[in-house]
Amino acid sequence: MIRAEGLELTYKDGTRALEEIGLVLEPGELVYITGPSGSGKTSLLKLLMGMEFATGGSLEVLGERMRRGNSGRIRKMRRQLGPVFQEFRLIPGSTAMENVLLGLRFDGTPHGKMKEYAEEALLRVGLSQKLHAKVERLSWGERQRVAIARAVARKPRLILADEPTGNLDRENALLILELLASFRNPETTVLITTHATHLIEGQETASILHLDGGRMRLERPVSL
Ligand SMILES: Nc1ncnc2c1ncn2[C@@H]1O[C@H](COP(=O)(O)OP(=O)(O)OP(=O)(O)O)[C@@H](O)[C@H]1O
Repeated sequence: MIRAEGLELTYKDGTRALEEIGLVLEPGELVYITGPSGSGKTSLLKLLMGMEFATGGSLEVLGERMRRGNSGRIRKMRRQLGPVFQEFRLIPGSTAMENVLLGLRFDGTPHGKMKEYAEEALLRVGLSQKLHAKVERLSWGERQRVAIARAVARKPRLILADEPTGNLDRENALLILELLASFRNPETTVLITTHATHLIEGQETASILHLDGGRMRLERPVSL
């Protein structure tokens, strides 16, 4: 599902964000990437999503080599990704339903299925009462749920969530992590970055990877 070897990312201004990252993730894993601010968590997700390209080493995501020359195939592969961005990236002035539908429009979902998929996803995240509410009328936790619904509506094989609990209190943060983890299944891997290590302590069946200064170490191995 994900294979990285000697992965490096140095930004154009010379910042070394990631160094010597080695990573193998299989279908069905639940993985947390922890680490302090600036340790490279978002940078790693950007590489996995094809929003940046590595400056060293190799990376394969869902069978595709993540390098510049492969952008056509990467674009197709991205339809199987469910990204949840740190800042949500919802469309202001639009409803929860419209936001999820928009996410489906560009990823090859058959037109006749779009509404069904969007409703199903919004129900799954507990927003059945808010389908037609404009996003700016929603609480932060609800907005996060819309962002998750948009990511999962296409039934992705890899869910990538960047700091999904950032704006939430402890109780809501735990609910959001539980919700994201619930999408893990034998075909679907869920990868979540968080600096809130105290929230994931009780997770028995997850892998925890720790980034520090762009380098990675395994905190706890997988026990599926
Ligand atoms: N576009 C960019 N250009 C140059 N440097 C960048 C860029 N994006 C991130 N960085 C730098 O790369 C390093 C890793 O940043 P990154 O955003 O990946 O960390 P993070 O662990 O996600 O942090 P946070 O928890 O604060 O979101 C930091 O030193 C950051 O300043």
